[in-house]
Amino acid sequence: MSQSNEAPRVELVASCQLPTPFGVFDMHGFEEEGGREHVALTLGELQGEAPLARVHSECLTGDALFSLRCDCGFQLEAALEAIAREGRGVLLYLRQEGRGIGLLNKIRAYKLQDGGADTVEANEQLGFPADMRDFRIAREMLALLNVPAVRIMTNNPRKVATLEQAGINVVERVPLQVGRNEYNDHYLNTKQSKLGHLFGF
Ligand SMILES: Nc1nc2c(ncn2[C@@H]2O[C@H](COP(=O)(O)OP(=O)(O)OP(=O)(O)O)[C@@H](O)[C@H]2O)c(=O)[nH]1
Repeated sequence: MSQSNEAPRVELVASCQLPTPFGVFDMHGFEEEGGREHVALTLGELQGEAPLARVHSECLTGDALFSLRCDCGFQLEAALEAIAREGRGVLLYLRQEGRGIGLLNKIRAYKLQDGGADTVEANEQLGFPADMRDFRIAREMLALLNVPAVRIMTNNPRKVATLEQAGINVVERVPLQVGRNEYNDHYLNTKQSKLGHLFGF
């Protein structure tokens, strides 16, 4: 996961309500210097005891198009359900598609995976590192939302370390193990063996 030297500048531009099947969230729109747009969904009181949080990287295929190649859409749904169950929490939806390589390169990577490469090899064959995401934007967004500490829903301990390096106070990692199926089994196994994810399912 990449971290360049300067923290990206981000502005909270507008907020509104977002009714969902899980509950009525507040949606906050952010603009990063350079024009990239991100959103956060929040529910309930976010100060005091650290709330549940999900720092979710964009996956158009999984989040919106029902792809079974990954676990992203299932995690997004489970994260919102968990936040709604607790009555408080925050979801940051970061526009770093394809672990930062972008949608079209992710489609190229999927084509290579159709030919036998795993998710890491495919990125490398395209000339990218396995994971190009930069999570410092998450710190800026949490600061603008006045969220001082979080319980992060993820199966990726390296992501926790990267968020902590970025200055986020992570008081707990909460596993988010959902959505294994016949199409993403190999992908999840590669995440476990090469990217350090922890799965108990
Ligand atoms: N390059 C690439 N990106 C992928 C692939 N499958 C999913 N993604 C992207 O991976 C990102 C999600 O990363 P994950 O590794 O699933 O999750 P994580 O954030 O590291 O860990 P969790 O918090 O446990 O989900 C999203 O940006 C997806 O678009 C793939 O095969 N190749």
